[in-house]
Amino acid sequence: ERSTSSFSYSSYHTLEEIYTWIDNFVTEHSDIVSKLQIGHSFENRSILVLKFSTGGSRRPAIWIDSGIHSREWITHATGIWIARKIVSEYGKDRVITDVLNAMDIFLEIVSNPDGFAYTHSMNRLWRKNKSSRPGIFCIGVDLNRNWKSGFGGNGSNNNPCSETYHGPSPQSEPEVAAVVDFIMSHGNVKALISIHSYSQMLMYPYGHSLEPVSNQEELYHLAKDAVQALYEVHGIEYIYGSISTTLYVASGITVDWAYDSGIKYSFSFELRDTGRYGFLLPAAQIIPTAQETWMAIRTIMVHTLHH
Ligand SMILES: O=C(NO)N[C@H](Cc1ccccc1)C(=O)O
Ligand SMILES: [Zn+2]
Repeated sequence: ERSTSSFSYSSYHTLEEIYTWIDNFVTEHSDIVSKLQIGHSFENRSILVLKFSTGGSRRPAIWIDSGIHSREWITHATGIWIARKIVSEYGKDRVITDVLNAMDIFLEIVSNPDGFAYTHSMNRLWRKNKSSRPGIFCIGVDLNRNWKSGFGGNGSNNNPCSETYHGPSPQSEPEVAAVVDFIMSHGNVKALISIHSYSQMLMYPYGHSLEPVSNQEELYHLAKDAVQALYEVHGIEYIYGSISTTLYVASGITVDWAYDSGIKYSFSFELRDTGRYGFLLPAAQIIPTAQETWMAIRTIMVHTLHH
């Protein structure tokens, strides 16, 4: 009796339940999945990454993270569902089998564990991490503003009480530093997908400036194809484009750092919905959201494999 078979993929879970699921999932799929600890959060929780690999050493890789903003619970739930989908599709779906026979996939489901625990205990709508510093009486840094590329620019705030506080310096936050260190030491990450909610958008760099990235045409058409694949599942419509032109200017964000670090296929998702429920998306929408998001991610993966 697989203990993950008692896990409800159509429910939201606590940090402890997710970390227990991770251990059981790795045990049950040890032929293809392993658990890495890439660091510790400010409050000293483990930062965990699932590695999906069918062999080789330091193969080209795809990085996926969810939960960098702790209130966006649909993103952790989607990450968990995607983990199970990857292992169930390997050997069945030609695309995923080809991807995993040539590349590794890294999946960081809870990228902000302190904030996530806090959304369960004290404040459901908490966004930032939980770092504190002497003499500063507001808590937390926006982990989507703490990256080096464009750090401190427009669309980030140097007020510690702001929801988009960028922190004292780039990668000042352990949750960001751990990912930077991991990806830089790996040195062969070809695509990065950072999952947020909500607004139903698929975006690519830059956020910190209006200038188009060098492969803008390619990213535009890939986003178009990914959004079409998503739409065909449940008829959900996404908009797509560069962050600064589609949404607003935002500086120090994950995908800008990834792109400037050489990861030419960097995307940020904003999952369901468009505001009716927002961050409080009903659990009944977890699986439909994950199913459609998977088809978009699969499109990005296969493009990365072939380019
Ligand atoms: O917070 C969210 N969504 O949860 N997104 C907005 C916009 C965004 C999304 C993706 C990348 C950069 C910027 C943010 O201010 O961070
Ligand atoms: Zn977010």
